[in-house]
Amino acid sequence: MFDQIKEKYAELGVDVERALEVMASTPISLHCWQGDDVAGFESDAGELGSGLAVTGNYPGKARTIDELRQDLEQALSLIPGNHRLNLHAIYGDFGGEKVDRDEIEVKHFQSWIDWCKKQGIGMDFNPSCFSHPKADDGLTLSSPDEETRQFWIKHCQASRKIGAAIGEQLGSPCVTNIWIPDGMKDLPADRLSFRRRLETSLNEILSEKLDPSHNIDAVECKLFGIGSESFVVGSHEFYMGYAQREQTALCLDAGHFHPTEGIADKISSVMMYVPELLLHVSRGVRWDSDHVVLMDDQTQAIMQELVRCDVLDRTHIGLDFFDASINRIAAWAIGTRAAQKSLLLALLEPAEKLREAELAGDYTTRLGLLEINKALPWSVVWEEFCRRQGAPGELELLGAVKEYETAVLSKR
Ligand SMILES: C[C@H](O)[C@H](O)[C@@H](O)C(=O)CO
Ligand SMILES: [Mn+2]
Repeated sequence: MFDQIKEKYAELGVDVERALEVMASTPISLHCWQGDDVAGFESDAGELGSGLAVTGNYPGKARTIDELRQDLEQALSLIPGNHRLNLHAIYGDFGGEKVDRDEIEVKHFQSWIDWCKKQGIGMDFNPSCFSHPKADDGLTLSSPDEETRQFWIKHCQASRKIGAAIGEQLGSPCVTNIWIPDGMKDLPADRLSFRRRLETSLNEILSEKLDPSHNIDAVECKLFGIGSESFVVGSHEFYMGYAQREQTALCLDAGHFHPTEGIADKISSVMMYVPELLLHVSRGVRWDSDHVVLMDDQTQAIMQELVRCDVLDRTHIGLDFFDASINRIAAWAIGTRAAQKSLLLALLEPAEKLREAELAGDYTTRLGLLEINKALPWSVVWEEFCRRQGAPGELELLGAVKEYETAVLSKR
């Protein structure tokens, strides 16, 4: 069946084997925070804050580093291909010690690096500028309080050093992504001063030159959050300008814009001006709710743009969702596989024919081809990809999830 379908695609000029090669060499960075509802392992961890919220209380959440690693290993076994781990700083291996954010060092993350090495995967990193008493007023790198601002600068500087060590030890650059919650519930009187302070802080953080083959800096914008409805210091325009000027990677989170504003259309523009893109593939439902990614129009449009613009080699695909109302391993597997299926569908597009039709002004053929493509049996190619990569096919997935739930999660 697969061979027949390959021929069908070839009739449209699509090289299925090439698509499978690209799939196999496109890692997705699995966010650790889906595994424990963004709690982390700090000895004095407080409530989740800074506009981040997780709803649900599905049993079996990871409570320790070992449990989180065990769950990640299970999730990785359910996802075809070779992927990465995306770790937030609050997930350090602190051994029960109180280590404040400005004191984190490579040694606190060494066991994660070793674990990634053992899994044969790369690793990405994030300073955690939230859920901390020094972020309680909603301000970190843009704070007018100099002590607070310096504290978060030190945390981000330390995070970059950890990122560089991760990249060096694993032989694959670590994307270190800075997201800060800074903003205001109500109308600010002086937006500019907050943005100037953020710029100054970022300049200080990035002033140390690190080997780009070890560490890639990224900055992530947001339109609004809970408690920052009227003003977010790190807006899209702010970071677009900053990333372009400083030639850092730009992070686009699919949930960080107006509820009806997609990020797909931004890709062709931003890639003209920034060297690299980090994606936080997410699904906002009415707000930045971080629902599990689906193979929906938004996700498909994002992947289409990466393929059509030929920017996969300059893009780091990460995920950002956290749902505690369902099995957390299923959330990782379903969300990551949805992103992958969307990528596969994009790779199976009759790209040449679509372009030819567009150039010739034949928009009827262009529209028709897009619909024909959806009707082709792409799922047979997906099943073949899962089979070759030793991952369960679609019909096996939930069984594997349930088995692990019974054997492991239900005993926690
Ligand atoms: C944990 C957060 O989701 C993450 O750091 C950030 O990327 C974000 O999207 C905040 O809304
Ligand atoms: Mn994000």
